[in-house]
Amino acid sequence: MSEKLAVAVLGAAGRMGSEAVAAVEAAEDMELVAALGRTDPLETLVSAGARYVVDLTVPDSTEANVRFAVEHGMHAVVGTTGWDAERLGRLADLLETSPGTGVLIAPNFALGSVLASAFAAKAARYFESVELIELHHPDKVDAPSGTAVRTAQLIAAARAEAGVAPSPDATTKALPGARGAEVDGVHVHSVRLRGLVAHQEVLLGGPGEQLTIRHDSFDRASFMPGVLLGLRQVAGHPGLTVGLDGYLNLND
Ligand SMILES: NC(=O)C1=CN([C@@H]2O[C@H](COP(=O)(O)OP(=O)(O)OC[C@H]3O[C@@H](n4cnc5c(N)ncnc54)[C@H](OP(=O)(O)O)[C@@H]3O)[C@@H](O)[C@H]2O)C=CC1
Ligand SMILES: O=C(O)C1=N[C@H](C(=O)O)C[C@H](O)C1
Repeated sequence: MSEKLAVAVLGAAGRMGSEAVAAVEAAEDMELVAALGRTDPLETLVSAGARYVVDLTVPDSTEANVRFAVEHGMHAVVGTTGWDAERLGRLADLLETSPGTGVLIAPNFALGSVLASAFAAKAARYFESVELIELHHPDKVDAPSGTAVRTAQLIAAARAEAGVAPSPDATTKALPGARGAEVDGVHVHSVRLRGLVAHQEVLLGGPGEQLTIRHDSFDRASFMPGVLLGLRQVAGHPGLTVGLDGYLNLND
């Protein structure tokens, strides 16, 4: 077998990080060389010989973590949320100074979720109305979810390309928040409920009909095949890739 991928996990004690540690340890083609928490110095990545970094931390720390990885020539697979256009722009600029280094920013690693977002974007051009509901565990710090933001962006881009009018909405009187957040003109509603993991529904409405595209992650095991796929492919995709769909051939 060729040399194993030397992988470090950031956020290793977290809900996702601890799963990723176990998944990397179980992968025959990978070696876990470091598992870092919030108080561990990033320099440990260098002394441990990490070549690949998985970031599953918090929106406040992910940009600095990825910057450190890229500046040290390490490929990064990032599941942490909070990567808005400004942050992505800065990262793309940084990657130009490090040709050959790859970064994957994946709002969702679950293959079913990636497919559901792609299906929703495909369907969105054919329906008058579209709204999103994302449902998560109550320990999640951000709303809307990164997946919902990404799905709404894909839907909005598909509708703009097809020249579809904005979803009709006659609301003139509403309590604050009643219509959810708006992402690129798409309404997104966030539910936080004990017992949930990660779930999303895209509701598409036309005269006399509704199409619902729903995905459920019942367990964080659902994210691990995508994390491993990202690690195996990131070096072959230098520069910045947003969305695991960038590594899949969804048009086949
Ligand atoms: N892309 C995907 O498929 C998925 C993405 N996510 C995203 O991943 C992120 C993590 O989620 P989750 O595991 O549920 O969150 P957790 O809060 O369980 O885990 C985050 C971990 O990161 C640690 N941490 C905080 N700052 C740093 C730092 N600077 N360096 C290293 N570790 C740090 C925290 O430590 P401490 O507790 O000590 O502060 C904690 O252990 C979120 O942004 C979430 O939205 C989640 C699921 C799937
Ligand atoms: O915090 C979570 O749990 C999740 N975060 C990601 C997101 O914000 O989309 C991915 C998944 O939804 C789980």
